[in-house]
Amino acid sequence: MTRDLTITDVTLTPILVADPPLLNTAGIHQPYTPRLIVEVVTADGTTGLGETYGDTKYLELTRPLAEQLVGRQVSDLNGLFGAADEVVVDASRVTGQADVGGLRGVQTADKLRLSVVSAFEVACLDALGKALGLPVHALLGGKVRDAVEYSAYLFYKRSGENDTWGAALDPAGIVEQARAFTERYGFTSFKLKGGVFPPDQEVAAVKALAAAFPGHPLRLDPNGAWSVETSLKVAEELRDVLEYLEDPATGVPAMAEVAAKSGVPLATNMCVTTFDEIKEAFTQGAVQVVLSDHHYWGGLRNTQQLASICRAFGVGVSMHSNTHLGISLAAMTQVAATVPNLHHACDSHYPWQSEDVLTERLTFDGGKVAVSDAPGLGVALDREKLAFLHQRWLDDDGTYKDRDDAAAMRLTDPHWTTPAVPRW
Ligand SMILES: O=C([O-])C(=O)C[C@H](O)[C@@H](O)C(=O)[O-]
Ligand SMILES: [Mg+2]
Repeated sequence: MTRDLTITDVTLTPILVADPPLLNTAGIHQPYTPRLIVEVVTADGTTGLGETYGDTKYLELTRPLAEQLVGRQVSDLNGLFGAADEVVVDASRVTGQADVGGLRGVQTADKLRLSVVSAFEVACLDALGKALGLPVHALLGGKVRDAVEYSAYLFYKRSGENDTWGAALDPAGIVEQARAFTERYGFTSFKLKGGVFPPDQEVAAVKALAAAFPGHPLRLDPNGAWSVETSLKVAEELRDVLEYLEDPATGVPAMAEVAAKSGVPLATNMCVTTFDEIKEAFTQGAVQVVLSDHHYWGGLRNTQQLASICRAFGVGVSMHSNTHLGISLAAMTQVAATVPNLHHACDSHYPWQSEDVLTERLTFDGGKVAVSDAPGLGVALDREKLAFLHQRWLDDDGTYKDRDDAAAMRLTDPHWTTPAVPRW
């Protein structure tokens, strides 16, 4: 029987998801962060799920794109990207704008479009997989591993309401947090979000982790907050314990200088976040590992393309993560399963998210997420949970609809502004 996979409906549901008070160089996470859940429905009644950033500038691009999808085949992914190219981005959304204090790298109209289209691509792949009885990884060429490894994403943090983690503001607190991550999820590699305290305090925290977990892969990521000189000092202090240093300094020339002088591998989710940025960064030797974020790279197939380019240049590849729910974790896991040259544990914020829109949360076993062989992404939407989180979004007066870590910080530190870089 031939199935009718024409898209007949696209539903967009913005939500606000609880997030603990995690610190980064820009400020602190809001108590609620915006996400967007996309559902694509086909004529034969199959529904596909996708998820992406939910801030206003993304939401305003989703409606025109959704309208263009109705009547297309769910398998027409190339057509989907063509349609996304036509979506007009208001210049004020990109001119002189930094995304979340610059944490996500350059802000361009294309990147905004790709962050939106990625959710539609994932939803179409989910629907197509369900219709064909195939997992998404099969649509992407097949899995090369049965489980995908993730790292514990450690943060300096304050204590929050309904938060079982407690504060972590010094080396002992970070080690305690790392122990909780290993006990709860079995992670064996650790990334510390830095750029929060003066570098010597963060060096001490990484050394404390190295002493507590000898031989385990460690990373430190100050989101470009350091000068070249500071980066070189930190690299020298930590060279024997780091798997890589992530975005120590801002911009390709600074990263290239740190890489050349330190010899410590550098990873990035800031200076290479678009295909256009690859050539300069790779030819200058600025990065040794690119952390793909399938949202802003434009989906799962673009992530595979990025991985192929990295392989051609002898550059490693892994995955970046922002606050996200289970749909995105399932999508990350499906694509990561297909990338032969993925040799570093991927980042995921998921353990920090106490809420989800799925009937069953995804689980980490030994720090890994099993690659689902169920049709599509292998996840199911819990409509009550979705409605609850959407109602929170509707009830919000605008305070949390756009993630702003500096504004969240000002609630307790009224004079806070996003620090200029280099901060140290
Ligand atoms: O690896 C990274 O740079 C990030 O995950 C950026 C994020 O925005 C992270 O710093 C955060 O959520 O605080
Ligand atoms: Mg990073």
